[in-house]
Amino acid sequence: MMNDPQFVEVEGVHFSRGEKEIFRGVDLQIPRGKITAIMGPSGSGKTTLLKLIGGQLYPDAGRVRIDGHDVHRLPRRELFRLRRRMGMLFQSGALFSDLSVFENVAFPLRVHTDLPEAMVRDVVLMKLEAVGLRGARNLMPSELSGGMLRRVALARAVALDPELILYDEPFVGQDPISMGVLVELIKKVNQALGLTAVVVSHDIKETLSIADYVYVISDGRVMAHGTPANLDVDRDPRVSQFIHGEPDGPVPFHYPAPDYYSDILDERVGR
Ligand SMILES: Nc1ncnc2c1ncn2[C@@H]1O[C@H](COP(=O)(O)OP(=O)(O)OP(=O)(O)O)[C@@H](O)[C@H]1O
Repeated sequence: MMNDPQFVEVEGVHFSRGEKEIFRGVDLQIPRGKITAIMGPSGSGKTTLLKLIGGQLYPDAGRVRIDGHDVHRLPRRELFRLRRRMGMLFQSGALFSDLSVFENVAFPLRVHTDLPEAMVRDVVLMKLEAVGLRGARNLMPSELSGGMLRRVALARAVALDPELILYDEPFVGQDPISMGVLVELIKKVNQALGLTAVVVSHDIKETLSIADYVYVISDGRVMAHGTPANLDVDRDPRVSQFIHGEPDGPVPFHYPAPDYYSDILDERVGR
């Protein structure tokens, strides 16, 4: 297992929410030590896929293996143990507003380890140094910019030295400068820690600049995959529409909706 070049394997995953079929057979492989991007139109299920990988959601069919373990067949204890090997940086993963920067990063160490205080301090300072915020350790989250908050969250996500890190929209809402800082940081942290990373993002240019490999999902399946260079020259119009950010093309912009005209009429008659 240790020698398997794939750290995460998703095989034939099907997943629905009520009537809505989100995945109808997704297969993908996340190689060890690399940055893999998962891209796709809004609502295509990228966040859902991360939750399936993290074991927060269960597939209707198919399986997800992490380092050889079938995530959804693990007993609870084993799943928790596996989760400790994963860091997650979710869009909603805000810092604790009543804890200082230092205590936010220390939090997972205090919950999951029995490290003595001196060691907690060393680890926290090391992680904060890695994101360039050692000097900000006594500040409260309300005193930080959006980009700094994201960097503290990154330090916290790697506090327990995960082997796998899942990033959900790490660049969202950032100005171009802090976006650039985050891009560099994700790359640097990945190289320094030898992490396996999965990045879900809408920010095509930034994501392609750090990804070793890219999967584009659409319509419940993998629509294309390859290195950023391969995808850049892909002639499939759906792929090129997506990669080059063209608003009009084969992939619809609208979420499926009833006909606009009848929708408006319905509203008038009070439905
Ligand atoms: N808790 C939920 N209950 C019901 N449906 C949900 C829930 N979360 C997401 N969905 C639906 O599942 C589909 C996939 O959502 P998901 O958030 O995974 O997409 P996404 O590709 O990450 O989208 P975006 O890029 O817009 O964030 C969407 O149609 C969404 O409406």
